[in-house]
Amino acid sequence: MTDATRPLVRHLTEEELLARIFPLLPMGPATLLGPGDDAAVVAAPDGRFVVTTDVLVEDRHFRRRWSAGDDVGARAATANLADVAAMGARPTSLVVSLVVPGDLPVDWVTGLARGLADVCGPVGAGVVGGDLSGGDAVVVAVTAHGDLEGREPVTRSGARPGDVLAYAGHRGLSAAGLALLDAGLVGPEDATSADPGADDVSGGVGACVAGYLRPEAPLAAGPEAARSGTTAMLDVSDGLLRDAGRLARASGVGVDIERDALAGDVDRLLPAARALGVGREAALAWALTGGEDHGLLAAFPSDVVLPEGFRRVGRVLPGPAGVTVDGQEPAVRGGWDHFAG
Ligand SMILES: Nc1ncnc2c1ncn2[C@@H]1O[C@H](COP(=O)(O)OP(=O)(O)OP(=O)(O)O)[C@@H](O)[C@H]1O
Ligand SMILES: Cc1ncc(C[n+]2csc(CCOP(=O)(O)O)c2C)c(N)n1
Ligand SMILES: [Mg+2]
Ligand SMILES: [Mg+2]
Ligand SMILES: [Mg+2]
Repeated sequence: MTDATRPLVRHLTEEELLARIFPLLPMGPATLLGPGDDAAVVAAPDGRFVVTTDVLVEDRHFRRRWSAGDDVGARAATANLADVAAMGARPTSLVVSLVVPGDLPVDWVTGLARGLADVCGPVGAGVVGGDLSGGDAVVVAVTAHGDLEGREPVTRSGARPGDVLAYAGHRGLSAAGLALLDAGLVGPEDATSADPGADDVSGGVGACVAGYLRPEAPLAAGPEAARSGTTAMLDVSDGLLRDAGRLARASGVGVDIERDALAGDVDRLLPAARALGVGREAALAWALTGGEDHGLLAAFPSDVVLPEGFRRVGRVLPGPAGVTVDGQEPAVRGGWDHFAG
């Protein structure tokens, strides 16, 4: 094969690239659940634990002119702890590898450590080590571990036709906040922790900016869902439709999202839409395809009372695997893919 005909990463989707990597990876005897879910499950002499990793890259996941060190630390922790929660596990410990350019202010790095502590401290997870290197851009790579507390891991593959599909967390706040920052309509100083439901336009916009800079993941809802008998779960990092598609494929089921179930989310995004001069359809697109809110999407048998934090957003149907909105092919496409989109 000549260089001109060698396929490039940008010619593949993330899933296609992973499908080429997975068969080459060794699985040791301690591998109870290998790659493909939100976290792996590894046997330990006295039990088992979950482990997952996610990286944040400057100008791909954050911009330094928007995100302070503490915002990036908090986000890096949240992105990883949401994957632990999505397995139904309680986070126990993280290690954090940092690539930083030499001209980065030291207080940006200490801020990052504070941001990690802001998220990990309250849930009792320790940051127990890491690594440092230099490089041209800031890269924050986190590995997180979690305790299943004796429960079975919740995978993406157990959803059954007839299950109710439920979601815990915000929808579209991060995407709306990114759009506002990108358009230069707001700056990071406009972030507020105000209730995103506030009618006040600035309050609504500020909540979106905060939702982008520091998404709040419903970490306790993961173990709670596991205790309630969820059949499948994942955290939504790349968009509701895209990640629902992953649950659908892993479980071999169809998933139907009910548009009305997202009406409250869309209302919350209207101030941002108005500021950007776009309408309700654009707000609905953020709710359906926006990434990085790190909420939890889970399937529950229909007789289960949804645990605190979860609300119904749809239902699980017999295969073929795929996602519909109110029974129709979604009008909006997308969700995040690092390569082919
Ligand atoms: N380079 C890699 N080598 C081995 N496994 C990988 C690699 N990259 C991803 N995986 C595995 O592929 C699966 C999907 O990864 P992905 O990063 O999409 O999941 P996620 O972390 O839940 O989502 P996101 O990164 O969007 O937050 C996971 O099980 C992950 O461990
Ligand atoms: C500056 C800037 N531009 C774009 C985005 C949007 N974005 C980047 S990665 C991603 C999906 C989750 O990432 P991963 O799959 O790596 O966990 C999304 C929605 C951003 N956050 N910052
Ligand atoms: Mg995940
Ligand atoms: Mg990942
Ligand atoms: Mg992703």
